[in-house]
Amino acid sequence: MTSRVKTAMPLANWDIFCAVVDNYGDIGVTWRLAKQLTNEYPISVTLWVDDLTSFSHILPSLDPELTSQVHYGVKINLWSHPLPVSFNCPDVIIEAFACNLPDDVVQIMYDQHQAFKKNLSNIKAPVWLNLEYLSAESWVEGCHGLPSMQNNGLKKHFYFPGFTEKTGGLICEKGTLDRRKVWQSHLHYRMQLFDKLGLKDIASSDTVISVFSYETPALLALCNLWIQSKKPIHALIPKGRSLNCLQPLLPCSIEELKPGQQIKHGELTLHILPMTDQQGFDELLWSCDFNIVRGEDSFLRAQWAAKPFIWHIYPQEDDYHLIKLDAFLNLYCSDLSENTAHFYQKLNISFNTGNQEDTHKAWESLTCNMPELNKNAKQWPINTLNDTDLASRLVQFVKNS
Ligand SMILES: Cc1cn([C@H]2C[C@H](O)[C@@H](COP(=O)(O)OP(=O)(O)O[C@H]3O[C@@H](C)[C@H](O)[C@@H](O)[C@H]3O)O2)c(=O)[nH]c1=O
Repeated sequence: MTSRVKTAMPLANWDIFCAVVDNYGDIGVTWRLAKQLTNEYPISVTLWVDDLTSFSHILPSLDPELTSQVHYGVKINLWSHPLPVSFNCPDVIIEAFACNLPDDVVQIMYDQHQAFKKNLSNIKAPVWLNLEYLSAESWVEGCHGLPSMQNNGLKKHFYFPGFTEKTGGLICEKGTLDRRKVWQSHLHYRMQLFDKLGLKDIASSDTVISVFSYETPALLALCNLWIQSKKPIHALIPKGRSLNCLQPLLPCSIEELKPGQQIKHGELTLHILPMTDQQGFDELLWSCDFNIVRGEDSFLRAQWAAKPFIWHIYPQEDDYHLIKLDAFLNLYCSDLSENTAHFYQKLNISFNTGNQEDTHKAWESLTCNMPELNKNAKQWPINTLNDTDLASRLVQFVKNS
């Protein structure tokens, strides 16, 4: 029998598989993670994506016609059936959001596992992880890291992002909070960005609100309220789903709107935004006084922006998303006064349920609590990250597997 030389696994090659369900969230999260692992660790990442056209909206330099290309040091391969580029078994394989790896990939992993078991090779099967959606619910702690034995003898682990120490953490690149702090301490960065985005007539004392939501009548209620504000308000809205519920305020169809276009009603100016890359989107959130965000990735980035925000959570069957929203709000509001917490929760819940009257009332009630909300928003990222982001916990998890 040949003796097996056990070498320490270098764990240097990681593959991430991402299926774009709809919107930009799945690709948004995996793209951030791929970039961060490449930049901050001696890891070479290949990201397999089944919809390069959607991806190109948040990575404008991507060519959707190419089956393989490199951006920011990450190899990006088209995931079609069969795979158009050969698959080399990596050290770590991540299937994002239970996207189900291709059968031939699983077969290659299985073959490697068998060869190792039979002493024909000293290379183990890759560490196989399923990266789950983010939730602040308490059950996440109990499920994070659990193994799941597959029928073919391979082992897959569930990796749950989360807000507490016993979860997989939150994606946040090293230095993000410092970069944001510098940005926010120099007003000219904000004004330069608005200029670059083609946004005109925004005075430095005006209130600026970014809007990246799904459809909800509550957004129209807020806009109608902002129209009657005592000082100018600018709502910055990319061409997309938020606009579907603002049709009564638009001069033309959504298709005809152009980035840079302004629509003025009373004290409110709606600005149509161009889509930017993720760095540009972060800078936008850092530059606004208030952000309306959605899904998973923009929701986290609004937290790192240290500004108050509304979270329009991705709707799920049987209103399950409202339970997830509630779990997050309970954490986020734990250091707020009872009054501010009450109206902030009401604002988020009524925005998500589309209750116009409650959204209107909650916004008005919060106006004088904004300093407290701002203070909480500044402290929240520091407390929540507690020096351990998702990538560093993930690398540690893999090393211990
Ligand atoms: C507006 C804008 C967004 N973005 C990026 C930021 C994020 O990475 C991404 C948007 O992703 P999210 O905020 O998560 O929202 P989303 O609604 O696009 O994605 C959703 O997709 C569903 C399938 C998932 O189940 C949800 O959990 C959620 O992730 O787009 C840019 O890079 N530039 C832009 O100009």
